[in-house]
Amino acid sequence: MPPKPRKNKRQAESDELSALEQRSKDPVRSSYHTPHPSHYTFRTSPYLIAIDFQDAFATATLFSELPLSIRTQEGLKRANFIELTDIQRKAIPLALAGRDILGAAKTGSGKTLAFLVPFLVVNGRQSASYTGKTSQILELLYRAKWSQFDGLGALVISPTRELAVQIFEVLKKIGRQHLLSAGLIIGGKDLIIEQERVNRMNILVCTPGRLLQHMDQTVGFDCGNLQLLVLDEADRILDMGFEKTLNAIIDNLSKQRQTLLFSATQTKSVRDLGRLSLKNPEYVAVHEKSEFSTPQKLAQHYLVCDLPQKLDVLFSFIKTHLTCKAIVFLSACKQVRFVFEAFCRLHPGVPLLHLHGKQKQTKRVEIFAKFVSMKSAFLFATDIAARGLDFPAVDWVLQLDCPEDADTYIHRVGRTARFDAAGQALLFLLPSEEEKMLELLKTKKIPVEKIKVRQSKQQNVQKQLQSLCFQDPEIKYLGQKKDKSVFKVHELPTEEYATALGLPGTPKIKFITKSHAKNATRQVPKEVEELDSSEEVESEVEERRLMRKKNEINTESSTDDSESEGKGKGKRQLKKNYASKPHEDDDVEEEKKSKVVKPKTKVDRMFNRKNQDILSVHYGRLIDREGDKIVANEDDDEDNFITLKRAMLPMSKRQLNKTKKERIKDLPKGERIVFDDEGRVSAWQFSYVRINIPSVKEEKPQCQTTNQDEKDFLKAGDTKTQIRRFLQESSEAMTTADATDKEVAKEKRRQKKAERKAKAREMEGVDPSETYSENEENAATIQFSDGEPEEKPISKTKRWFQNDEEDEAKTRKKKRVLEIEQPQTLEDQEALALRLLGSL
Ligand SMILES: Nc1ncnc2c1ncn2[C@@H]1O[C@H](COP(=O)(O)OP(=O)(O)OP(=O)(O)O)[C@@H](O)[C@H]1O
Repeated sequence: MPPKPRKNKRQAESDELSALEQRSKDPVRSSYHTPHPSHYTFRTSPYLIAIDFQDAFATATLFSELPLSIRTQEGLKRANFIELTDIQRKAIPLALAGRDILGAAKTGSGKTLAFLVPFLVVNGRQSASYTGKTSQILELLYRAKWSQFDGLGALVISPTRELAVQIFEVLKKIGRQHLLSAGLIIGGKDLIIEQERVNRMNILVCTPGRLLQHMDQTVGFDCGNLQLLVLDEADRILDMGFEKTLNAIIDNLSKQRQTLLFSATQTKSVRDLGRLSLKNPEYVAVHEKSEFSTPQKLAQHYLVCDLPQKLDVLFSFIKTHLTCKAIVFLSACKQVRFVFEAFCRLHPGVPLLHLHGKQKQTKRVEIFAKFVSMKSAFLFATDIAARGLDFPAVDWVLQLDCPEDADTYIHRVGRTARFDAAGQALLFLLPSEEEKMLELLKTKKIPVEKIKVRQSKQQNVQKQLQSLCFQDPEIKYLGQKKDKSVFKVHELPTEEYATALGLPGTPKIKFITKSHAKNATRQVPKEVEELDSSEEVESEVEERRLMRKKNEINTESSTDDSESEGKGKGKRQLKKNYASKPHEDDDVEEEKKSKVVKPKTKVDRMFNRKNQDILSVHYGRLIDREGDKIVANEDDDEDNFITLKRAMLPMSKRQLNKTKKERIKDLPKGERIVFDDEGRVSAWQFSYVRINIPSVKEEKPQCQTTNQDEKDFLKAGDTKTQIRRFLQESSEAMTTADATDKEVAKEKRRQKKAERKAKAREMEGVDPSETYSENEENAATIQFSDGEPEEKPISKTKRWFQNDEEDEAKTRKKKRVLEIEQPQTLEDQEALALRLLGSL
């Protein structure tokens, strides 16, 4: 009998699953660690069983000690994941037990595997019947042999595309032994290709926007059967920015699912958890008892420097760390582009890269991969690179712009010192930011040390930047779109900073809008100038996120847990401090005064376009004329720049109902004023002075004169007589002038002819002076008639009905030519003479 490999394989799988089931029923006896007496009893309460599971594997150090299928074990081994990290040890057993989890662990501590491994077990038809409820689900999956026809079993949602790509790569690595289909759906990719395949996927890794798009647009895409939902960087996804999208997604998911939330800065807000319908979630936080909330091997520093010196310090840092791999965080896309473009031209001697949300997806992926593979490079980035991204071997994280809060700080610095590596972080603070930022960091248990910049080592690049801005308008433009700095924006030395960047004037800063000021704390002057860093979510969404941040500061949420309260405390403190600054109130007053209108005319719109900032001052001067006034526009809360609008005179209701074209039609036509050669008015007319687009009543006839007034003018007779007289005089003058002109032209022609003839005679050897007069006279008579050149008949093209004979006859008649033979004799000559006489 030949061996039956398939049957044997199936048998082996079945044996393995029974063994795992056995281990799950009696985790202690079948696991490799010392049992606790309580583990021997199988309890019916899912909660207690879950706790047992966590305890049962509390001392496990290797993945192989967990009840995982061989396929998953192999995948992990191949990817070189052998030992468990703290969060993995705690979270995986709980997840296997079917519990909803809130996982919080330091950056780089291995949270990705903590949610991917149980994920695979569930989807790998692991038959471990850990709990009543879970066993049913798992059993169901197992018995139903979960396949592409069962649809989507598990979903991972990530806030950024780059993070989704990274998670998907890890999933591919450890899940390659499984027969499940997994897909990545993120914005910026071909939707149609995704639509063709998405229905066949068992596991999806996605960004919220794209997932919702498929839920809305892809025929047959159904998530009703979903067993497991994972939110990576959950606090960011639960943030206001994603609220609407996430709510819509949740509505499409099965309520019976298991939900896992992971982040380095976890939310435990009851409101958020209620939204996700979490059931008795287990809070797994591995850094709770630790002294600090950032990795131990991360050395954190900050320096205080004035705004104009920031780029000098950064450039000096780069020049002294040429062999390092570093990420430099800035707060907006345009700042990233400005610093990148400018520093590239300064050739610091190390590769420079930049990553921000305004780049195309392909470009972003390319840069991401490039930076991963590089040994030394500086990456300038917005906060899209702040969360979750696992760039290997980053030595330094620099924050050129202060982060918007302590959580963002934690995520940014978390790009270095990952897993068990060491790393360094440096935060640039302005003198005005130091006190408050340090307070926030302290609240979050983040240890930072102050360092000082050695002035002797500092390079000055201000002059080079100035000349770059001078040479390259693009760089100047990028620099001018600056500035989104945090805290005390009014105290920023913007003039000096502009000079340092080589800009002709201070960059414009948009402040929080009036409505924002009302809703949020108007004391914290975080301007929302650019929402560029909100790459994959629309700017509108990002704005709402910022609004929420501000609201958080203002409103004390009774539902928030201790961590959120900590955040709230810090910000409330901030609010207090800012409240005590009188200048903030002045600004709100100023804002009220400077309410502006939307641009009206084409020119206005042109000058208000983004790139026209440079000209706006000049334009302001241009249109700052009498009759113009600043008009308040209640609707335009968004734009607080002052724009001037041409004043409109009052109009009747009927006038107002008419279109602009119709109103112009109604206006009387003006008449032409004719000036003579000396610039005097030779003919006068009445015309109407148009005052913008006024009502007809306002138009008054005025006499247009230049060198005489109306009375003097009327002395010479009434208007009509004067016109007639003028026309007659003009006509006579014209006739005389015409005759003179003709005479002159005739004379000129005569002279030319004479010259030509004289030249011809000279050539023939005759003295031109002797014969000129008589010959010239003859020639003139022959050549011209009435002094005008003889007109040559225009030869017409032959028409279809004319034949050649007719033509010839006509020509002969016209030419009056006598065709004769050459006379030979005297008689012939006499006959010819007679014929000629007869023809005359
Ligand atoms: N068990 C493990 N053994 C070896 N390396 C691991 C293990 N778990 C994770 N790592 C590695 O540690 C690094 C950080 O892991 P991961 O990206 O999951 O961290 P994280 O906690 O999600 O970080 P962040 O909060 O920044 O998102 C990765 O390079 C990963 O390959």
